Amino acid sequence: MAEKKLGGAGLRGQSAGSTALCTVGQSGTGLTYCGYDISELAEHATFEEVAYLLFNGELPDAGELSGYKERLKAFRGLPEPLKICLEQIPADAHPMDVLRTGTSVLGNLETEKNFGEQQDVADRLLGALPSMLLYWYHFSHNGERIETEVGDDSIAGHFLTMLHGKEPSADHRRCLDVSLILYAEHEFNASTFTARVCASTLSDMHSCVTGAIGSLRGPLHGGANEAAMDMIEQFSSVEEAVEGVKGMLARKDKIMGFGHAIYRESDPRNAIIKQWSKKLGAEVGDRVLYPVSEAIEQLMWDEKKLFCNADFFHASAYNFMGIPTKLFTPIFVCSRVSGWTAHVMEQRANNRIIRPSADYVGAEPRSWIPLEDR
Ligand SMILES: CC(=O)SCCNC(=O)CCNC(=O)[C@H](O)C(C)(C)COP(=O)(O)OP(=O)(O)OC[C@H]1O[C@@H](n2cnc3c(N)ncnc32)[C@H](O)[C@@H]1OP(=O)(O)O
Ligand SMILES: O=C([O-])CC(=O)C(=O)O
Repeated sequence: MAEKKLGGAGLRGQSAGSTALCTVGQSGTGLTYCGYDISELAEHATFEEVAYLLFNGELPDAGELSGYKERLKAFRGLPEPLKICLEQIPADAHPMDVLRTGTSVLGNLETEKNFGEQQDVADRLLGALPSMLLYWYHFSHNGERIETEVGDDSIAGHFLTMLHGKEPSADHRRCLDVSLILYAEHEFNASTFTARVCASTLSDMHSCVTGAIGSLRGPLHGGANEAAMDMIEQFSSVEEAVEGVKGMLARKDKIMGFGHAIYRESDPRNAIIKQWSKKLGAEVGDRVLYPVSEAIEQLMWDEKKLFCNADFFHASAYNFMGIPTKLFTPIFVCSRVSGWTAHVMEQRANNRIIRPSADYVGAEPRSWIPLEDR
């Protein structure tokens, strides 16, 4: 019997195709969308502008942007049969599973009949995913059937208005808008690659996005923002956090929200969301979450030379906006659906079925053994 060495090196360092959408870590730390640096986008753009950029390769002018925002706004309503399905899902379901199911149901009700409809499907998902999530959330938790066609013309404002039942503060709206920009796109990460593999079979857009949601759900990928929150909130002081994380490292536990498959020195999204976390923490008079998070960041660097990825300071920033931890990774979906669908369109535009090979490490060729002789 050959020695079994299953699994693999995670395709690290191998190019699996080309993209015009994004560069990650090309000079060690950088991140660009269609040539624009993430720090400039996070400072000046809105999420809708970034989504438009990903779909069109160019920033919109003022007229194009207001037209695009109106278009997305028109996609916030949910069809009755989808609401009925969402009402069947219990409160203790994971909201990522709700979005996976909701996307799939929408694929039955509003099937993509041909690839000429792909932009409509992408925009419909951008408009409807926050509605699905919060319709289910309020119905399952309070029995309330919320109105989903509410809020200003931004996805960030729409989300926070549905969540809290009132217009958000300017800072909260902008922080979530920046967060959606940071999460929008990241080259051939696991969930986007899932979407592209599915697209390469010429499958429909809803199937590609449903698969991508399943892939993002895991704690080694998008699920890390809520896993980081679960860890951080165990500690009530910096001293407790330092002791606790040292213990976790001694037990060789993974510390969620740290490390990255591509970046080697830092994740450029971290400094941006960290600043927002600090600002929102100060506004609510926080004396624990932010200092504890910063202490863990320092400790991880001192002990392991591991840096925070995009997810770590998202945890405290979202918490300061009153967002329940279970909704953290679903917000990532509401943003990354822009990158996923842009990648599906790019894959379709120059497609060849994605089908790598495996190194066989199983048994040598052998003869069939009849059942009675085994
Ligand atoms: C938006 C996003 O998806 S960002 C990623 C979110 N995921 C997380 O935060 C989960 C925690 N992090 C991890 O599990 C990993 O860092 C990943 C999955 C992101 C990247 O995995 P890899 O590419 O395999 O990491 P890498 O090769 O850099 O690991 C190097 C070493 O550091 C260790 N390491 C990496 N991250 C961590 C961590 N967060 N905590 C503890 N040790 C870690 C690895 O175990 C490995 O140790 P080894 O050589 O003894 O096996
Ligand atoms: O690129 C990756 O592997 C994970 C990541 O940071 C992302 O998808 O945003």
